[in-house]
Amino acid sequence: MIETSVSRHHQNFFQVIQSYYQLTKPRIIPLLLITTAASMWIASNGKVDPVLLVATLSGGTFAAGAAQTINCIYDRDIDYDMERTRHRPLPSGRVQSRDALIFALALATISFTLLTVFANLLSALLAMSGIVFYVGIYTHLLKRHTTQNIVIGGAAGAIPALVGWAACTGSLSLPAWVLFAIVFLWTPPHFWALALMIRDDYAKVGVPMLPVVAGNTATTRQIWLYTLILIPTTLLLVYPLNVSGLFYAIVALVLGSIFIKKAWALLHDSSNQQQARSLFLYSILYMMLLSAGMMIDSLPITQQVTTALMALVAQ
Ligand code: HEM
Ligand SMILES: CC(C)=CCC/C(C)=C/CC/C(C)=C/COP(=O)(O)OP(=O)(O)O
Repeated sequence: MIETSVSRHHQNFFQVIQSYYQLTKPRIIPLLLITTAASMWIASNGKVDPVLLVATLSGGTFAAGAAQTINCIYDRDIDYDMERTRHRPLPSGRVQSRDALIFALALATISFTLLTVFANLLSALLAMSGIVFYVGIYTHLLKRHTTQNIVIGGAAGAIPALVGWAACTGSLSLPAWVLFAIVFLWTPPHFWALALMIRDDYAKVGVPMLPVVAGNTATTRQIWLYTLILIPTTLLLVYPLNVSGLFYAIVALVLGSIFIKKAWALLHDSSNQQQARSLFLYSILYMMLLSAGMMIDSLPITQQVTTALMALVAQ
């Protein structure tokens, strides 16, 4: 606490900027943007308007920053008690809650304006609903009360894919909902793999994360189930939806096989921290590469090459 009062009064300009930046939990945002971008590429058949792209990704960044900042305000009590989070700007006293709230409202306003002006109202409303869902449903209603917190709450993290689709088309068609489902089903393996490693931290503050309440075996079983549903879901874009082609199909199958292999290994050695860590890190790489696969697949050049290749094989 001594550190708290000292640090609040002795921050230079750069440190203040840095504190506000940290409130947005910036390390997670790039992956949210990659899923948004992948959605935009598929929605516009590989030909995304650059202005719309920059505006939508900026709007998404500001919305995610606002959501994370409000989450930081709400969770400042437990963040102070957990090793991993106690150096965040609020629990360490570098930023006050009131200032953080003003910052979050400013970010949300900028996001809403950017998306409404450069994209459309639907994408702006979706981004705002992402903030409301993450804060109201996940952080407030679920996080401290149920082991299913991140399953339902994970829907917030899947909203950026909808924002991207809406920004390009002004509507939400079936492929958009499949993209939503991909991120939604990916979230439990992503988070529970991590939760297996930092179980004790959550136990200490009474957050009922699945490994804390149900144990490692039950958690790895759930991870396995979600992985098994996730991989076929990624292929729905190829069949029956036909919005992605051969290149993406191969990428999704290869990446999916590795995911299944790692989840299987963890299932049979559920207390192995190394295995859990490996799956967690892979989950991030997986989502990056899968999204990159979607984008490359949607490019006109890729479509031409695969069509030519298939014609050759068919001869
Ligand atoms: C309710 C859903 C989710 C929960 C509870 C969750 C939780 C976490 C936690 C606790 C970390 C560790 C961060 C740290 O060390 O401070 C993490 C890391 C990460 N998460 Fe998630 N996550 C969720 C969904 C997502 C989604 C939807 C994405 C993006 C599509 C995402 C992307 C990432 C990335 C990129 C990292 C690594 C950040 C780093 O380099 O430290 N997460 N997640
Ligand atoms: C369109 C839009 C604005 C979407 C917002 C989506 C969003 C911010 C998703 C973030 C998901 C996430 C990383 C949760 C961290 O959980 P936690 O708060 O339990 O993590 P912690 O234990 O590190 O605090």
